[in-house]
Amino acid sequence: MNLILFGPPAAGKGTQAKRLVVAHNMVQLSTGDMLRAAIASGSELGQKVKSIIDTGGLVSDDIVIDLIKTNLPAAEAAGGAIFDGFPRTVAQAEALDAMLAERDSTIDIVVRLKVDDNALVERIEKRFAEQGRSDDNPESYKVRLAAYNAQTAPLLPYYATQGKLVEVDGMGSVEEVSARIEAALSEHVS
Ligand SMILES: Nc1ncnc2c1ncn2[C@@H]1O[C@H](COP(=O)(O)OP(=O)(O)O)[C@@H](O)[C@H]1O
Repeated sequence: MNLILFGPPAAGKGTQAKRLVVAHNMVQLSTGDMLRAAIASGSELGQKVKSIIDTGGLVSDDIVIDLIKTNLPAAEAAGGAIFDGFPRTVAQAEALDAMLAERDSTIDIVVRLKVDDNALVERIEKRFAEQGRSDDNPESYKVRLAAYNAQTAPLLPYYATQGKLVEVDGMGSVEEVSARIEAALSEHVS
């Protein structure tokens, strides 16, 4: 099974991805985590993307597509990929479809986590206070939300047309959301 966790920044994708990893023996492919690891390592890639990420912009499609291409085979070999924070643009979604097709594989389900705007702001403020992630400050978050609305939300009709989009209420506790995702998977993925 290959699954996309879809939703605005701070919707809970990373948290739910980690629970799915445990429950289904899948591998989380988070481009955000990969990029942060590159920054932490001080690599050339990390130096290139740091200021873009800190200010809330999107890294170029080529960079994130490459990261996914490198990590996809191991994820599929292990039982499937959970895409978290990727794809974020239509170009990324098309590249993902092409690279899966080349492997005779496909996306099985796109789970959209729906969270109220007010709750998103509360979550991001809490995470900033607790973790101090450099792109969780209010200015960068505004840019990230704008990027989501302008470039990522158009993927909803892209996956709806393919019949793969399932909406899940992302409000409430981690456990409640997790239970809803599991119910959606049982219903929609054979
Ligand atoms: N698929 C992607 N395309 C472009 N930029 C990305 C992508 N994934 C991550 N990034 C960069 O990394 C930042 C953090 O991403 P992520 O950890 O997924 O944050 P969140 O889930 O809170 O939105 C993004 O704001 C963006 O700068």
